[in-house]
Amino acid sequence: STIEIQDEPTTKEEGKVLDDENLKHLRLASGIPITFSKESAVMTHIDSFTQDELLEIKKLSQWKSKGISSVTNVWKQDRFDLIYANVAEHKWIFERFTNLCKKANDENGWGYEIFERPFEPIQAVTYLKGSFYGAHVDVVDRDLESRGPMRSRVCAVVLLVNDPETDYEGGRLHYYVEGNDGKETYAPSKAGTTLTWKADELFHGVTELTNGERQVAVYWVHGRKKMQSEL
Ligand SMILES: O=C(O)CCC(=O)C(=O)O
Ligand SMILES: [Fe+2]
Repeated sequence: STIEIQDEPTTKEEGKVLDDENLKHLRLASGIPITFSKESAVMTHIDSFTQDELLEIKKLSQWKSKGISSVTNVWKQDRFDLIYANVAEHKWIFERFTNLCKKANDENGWGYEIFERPFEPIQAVTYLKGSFYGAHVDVVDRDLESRGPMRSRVCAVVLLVNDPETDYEGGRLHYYVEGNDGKETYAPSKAGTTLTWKADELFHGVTELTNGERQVAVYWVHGRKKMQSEL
């Protein structure tokens, strides 16, 4: 099924209160019911970047003032996306992210052929107070159709850049795996943690940010599902 993204900006009011009722509504709004993945569909890498590296990433990104687009729809509100295009300058970050995906792919038997070269920029994203991201899967049919069967997003990468302990409240990344009584699982909330997951499978979201600003780097590694005969 295809997720219909509503590009028209909605008013702030529409997604403001993220209580249980509202959350249910948001899930339904995606048009597809939440499904639960195997736990191996996601891998957490704690302390994947040193403090110095995180500072470097923060410095490069100039997160705050340069938000070039506010992407607003029924699942996400007031995320200011800042897109990096300079692959050469930030090569080490791309490489690190790709390696984390390779590790997750190998250790969890995802069975993808991982492409090393970047196909997308890294997104430096700042969530402001009131922002959230309703449950979704990163790959939709439309992406698959436009890119063809030989390549698609296979591994999603999210790095927590600033410190959840001191810089913001709420804004918890969570996902849906089997064996948690049908509830969401919360990712560790620590700067320097990177999460990698199967981009075409794992439902995940971000709870409402109730205070401060949340900075993450988001990236997708592309690849190809191996044929049955190649496994
Ligand atoms: O902000 C996050 O932690 C997750 C972002 C995300 O899921 C996405 O950009 O698709
Ligand atoms: Fe996502």
